[in-house]
Amino acid sequence: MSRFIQAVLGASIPVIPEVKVRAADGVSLVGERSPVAIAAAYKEAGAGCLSVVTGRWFGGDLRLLADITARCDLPVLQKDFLTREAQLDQACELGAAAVLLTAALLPRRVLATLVDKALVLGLTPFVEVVSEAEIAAVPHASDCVIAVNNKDIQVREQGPADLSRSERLLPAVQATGCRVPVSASGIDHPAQATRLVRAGFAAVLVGTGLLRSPDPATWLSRLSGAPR
Ligand SMILES: O=P(O)(O)OC[C@@H](O)[C@@H](O)c1c[nH]c2ccccc12
Repeated sequence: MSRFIQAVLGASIPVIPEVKVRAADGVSLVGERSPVAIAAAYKEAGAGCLSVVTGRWFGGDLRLLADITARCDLPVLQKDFLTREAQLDQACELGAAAVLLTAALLPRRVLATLVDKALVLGLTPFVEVVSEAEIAAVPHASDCVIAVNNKDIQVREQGPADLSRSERLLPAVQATGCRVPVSASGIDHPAQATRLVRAGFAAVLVGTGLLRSPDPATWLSRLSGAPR
């Protein structure tokens, strides 16, 4: 089992917290805080791994990834719209443990090539999906994280989240043999996260909800008892 999958399944809290500099609408999510300090606080609160957004829409870049992997020893998922094999080599060099592959952006053959390449490099493919057809196109599903995105990337994540999409698609994700179904985006309250974990998700990926919370450690602790 990969280091990233082990970290998700073994963490004391079923949350992958995300460091994202700003929301898709341009509003800062980190304010005066240092992203490295935010990552350290998530570790302290029990996170087993992290997501780091390097996409420019969200104020990120590769330096942010390098800074966090150099100063925090949790396995890190690089979130960006990766489309080329060279970007996976770069993710590896910068210390990522997993890479986002967005099914909606990648023709089936390209997705298969990138999943293969990631696995060869020892990176865990974190494949984001929004439909049953996309789930069916994920190769080597048992070695991947499959994440249902509750928002739509076509509108740059600016539309409302539909958490019922996660619940509706979970059986199809489980049927692939994937051991790590994740629900991502638009999870703003611990009660929503608990509900998704109770429904059968191995973890939820939370960016904005935690970054905007005045007390992220308490947000996370309200979930630590959620049975998986
Ligand atoms: O901030 P939220 O609503 O909790 O969402 C986190 C994450 O899912 C979102 O940032 C995201 C989903 N897909 C992406 C692709 C690239 C960058 C970022 C993302």
